[in-house]
Amino acid sequence: MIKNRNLPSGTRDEFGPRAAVKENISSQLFSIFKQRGFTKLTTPILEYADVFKPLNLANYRPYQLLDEQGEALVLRPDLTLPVARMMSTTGVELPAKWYYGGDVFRVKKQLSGSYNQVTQAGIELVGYSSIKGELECLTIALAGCQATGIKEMTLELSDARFVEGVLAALPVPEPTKVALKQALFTKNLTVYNQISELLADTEFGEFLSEWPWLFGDFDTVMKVVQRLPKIPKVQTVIDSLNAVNQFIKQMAPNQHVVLDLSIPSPQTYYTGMAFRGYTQNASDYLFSGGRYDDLLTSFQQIKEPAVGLAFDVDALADRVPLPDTAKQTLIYFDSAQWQEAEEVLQETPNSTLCLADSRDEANRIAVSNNQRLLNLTKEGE
Ligand SMILES: N[C@@H](Cc1c[nH]c[nH+]1)C(=O)O
Repeated sequence: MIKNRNLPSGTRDEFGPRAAVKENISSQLFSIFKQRGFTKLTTPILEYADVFKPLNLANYRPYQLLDEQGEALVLRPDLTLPVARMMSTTGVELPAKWYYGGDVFRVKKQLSGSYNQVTQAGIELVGYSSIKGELECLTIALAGCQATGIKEMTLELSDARFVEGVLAALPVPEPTKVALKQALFTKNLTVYNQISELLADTEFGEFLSEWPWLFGDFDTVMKVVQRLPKIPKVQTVIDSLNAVNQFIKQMAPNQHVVLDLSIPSPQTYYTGMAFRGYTQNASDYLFSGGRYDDLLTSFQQIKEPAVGLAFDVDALADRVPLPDTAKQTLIYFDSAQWQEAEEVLQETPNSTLCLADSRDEANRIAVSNNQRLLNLTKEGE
C-alpha cells in the first residue's frame, strides 16, 4: 500500500496554536537557561547506535537505520548521551553548563497512545560534584514550570544509591539480593515476602516489611526510613534528600514534594539523586533529571561528575491553555503598492500582508480567519 498520505505511527504534524505554544515554551525555557549562564549545544538527530548503549533499551527502543558502511545508526532516543559523547571527544574545558532543545525519538508500543517523537529542552552541568548541581537543576525546574504557567505540580525525588546501599548491608548472599531487588522493582510481593521473611528477625525486619510501599509524602516516607539501622552510605543519601527537601521548602513553600525509595532509577545511567515533576491525572512527566557521575566513562577513561534535566515541551504544551489571539488585520494591496503596504504593516499592530490577488479572495481569507480586512487598493470601491 502506498503510504504517501500517512504519518509513521506516533508522529504528528504540528501547526497553528499548538506549534506557537510549543515555540513559546521553548523560548521561555531557553531564556532562563541563558540568563543562568548556560551555553547552547546542538548535536545531530542521527547518531551511532553505540552512543545509547547505557540506556535501558526496553524503555527507549530507538528507530534504527544503516549508514553507507553498514554501521547501525539511530534517531537519538535521548539527549544526555550525545552531550556526554561530545564532551569526551572535543576536549572542552570543564566545568561546563550546556543547554539544548530538540526532538527525541522513542518507539513506543503500538496503540499505547504515546507519541514516538517528543520535544525536549534541557540542561547538563558537567564537572560539578556537589549538591549545588542538583539545587541549580531544581531551581531551573521550578522557574521553568512557573514561567510556562504550570500552577500546581508535584515534585518526585528518588535516589539510585538508596536501594543499592540498603541491599549491600543486608546479611544475605549476592543472588538473594539480586532477587529481592528484582521483586521490589516489579512489585512481585509473593517473591518479595518470601525473601524478606528470611530477614524478619534481624534489625532490617521492620523496614523490609514496608519497603515496597516506600513512596508518597516526603516526611511520611522519611519516618519509615528512620526504622533502618544506621548504614553510613545510606545516611549520606538520606542527608542529601533532606537537604534538597529543605531547599525546596524555602524556595517554593507551596510545592508538594514526594519521595519514592522503592523504584528503579528513571534512567539506568543515574548514579545519585533523580527528580521528576508531574501533575495530577497525567502519566507523563513535565521534566525529569538526575545525577550521572559515571556516564562519561562509557566514552572515555576519566570519570566526570554531571547532573542535568530535560523538560518535556509537549507535556508542558498539553497543560498550557491556548492563547487568546488578538484580532488580526489583513492588509490587501496591489503588488505595485508593496512599499506602502510595508509601511502600514509596520504601523499596525497584529497585522499581516494579504498575498491574494483579488478582493474576493482576500475577503474569503479574512472571514475564515476572523480577521479585519484593510484594503489599500482602489479595486471594488
Ligand atoms: N535525558 C534524560 C533527562 C536528563 C537530562 N540530564 C539528565 N537527565 C531523560 O530524557 O529522561
